Amino acid sequence: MTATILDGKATKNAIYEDLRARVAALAERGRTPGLATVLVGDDPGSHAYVRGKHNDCAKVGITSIRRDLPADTSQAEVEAVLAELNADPACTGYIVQLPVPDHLDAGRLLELVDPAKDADGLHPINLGRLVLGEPGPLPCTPRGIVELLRRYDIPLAGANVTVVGRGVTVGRPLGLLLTRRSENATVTLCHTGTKDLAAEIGRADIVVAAAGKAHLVTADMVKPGAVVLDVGVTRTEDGLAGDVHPDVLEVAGFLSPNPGGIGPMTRAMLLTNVVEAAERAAGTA
Ligand SMILES: Nc1nc(=O)c2c([nH]1)NC[C@@H]1CN(c3ccc(C(=O)N[C@@H](CCC(=O)O)C(=O)O)cc3)C=[N+]21
Repeated sequence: MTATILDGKATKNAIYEDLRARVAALAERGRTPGLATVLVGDDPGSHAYVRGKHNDCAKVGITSIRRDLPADTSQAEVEAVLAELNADPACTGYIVQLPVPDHLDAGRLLELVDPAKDADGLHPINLGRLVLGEPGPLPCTPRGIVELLRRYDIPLAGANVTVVGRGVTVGRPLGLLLTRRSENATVTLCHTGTKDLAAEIGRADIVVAAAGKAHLVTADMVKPGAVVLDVGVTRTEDGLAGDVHPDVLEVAGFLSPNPGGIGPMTRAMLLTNVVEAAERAAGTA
């Protein structure tokens, strides 16, 4: 048996068809959305991701604004750029690309983003809204995971979902999203302190691997027919490696690969957050 591939790239393109029309409607009213990225330093991976986001903006008609800053930019200088973006009406949403260099206080930067322009859904106020079940922008990767499953008609209600990784951008908010009444999944959140990872993965209907550890999830751990989402990625000597071992393809019922899975969905949800915020601001949502 070979798993059915959950194609994040094709799904992203389908989402962009819909967004293109919504952006055109906003543009007609003089409300073209604008996404800005703040990128500090010269990490090649981060540059590639940011490039992808701007290419996507061009595809759907969103104005893109780039603020690329040298690696030695001071905390005060980055904060000044955020203040500018908060005040700029052409920028309706923006992100601070993570990770930032060590001398910067990432938490402080995320707090300075205007919550109404928080395209990543990572401002403490918006994370608080998620905890409280109030409307607001949702973190892009968790939202992309839920959206990909929905579009493939994979049911979440009552499903046992094992999430591996408790990071602030994926694991933790994903647990919150999946346990809302509207999703109604039962979530086990695993991390480095988990006693028996293989057992937690083995009883899951859906496994989300987001630990950033190459080939952490192996075929022997996965229940035959389970849905497996490979979210983590690591640079190794042999190139990029996902958190899921390639052999899992033979055991799983559905597999979201890396690349080609949740990465493109993350970008699609970033643009969706920007369009939704612009619609809210224009009073059309
Ligand atoms: N503030 C912030 N927000 C983020 O959303 C954010 C971040 N920082 N820092 C880094 C991670 C990583 N991330 C990815 C997005 C898309 C792909 C993606 O589209 N990957 C393609 C392959 C690469 C490509 O085609 O360029 C794929 O998986 O098929 C990957 C990784 C967002 N992140």
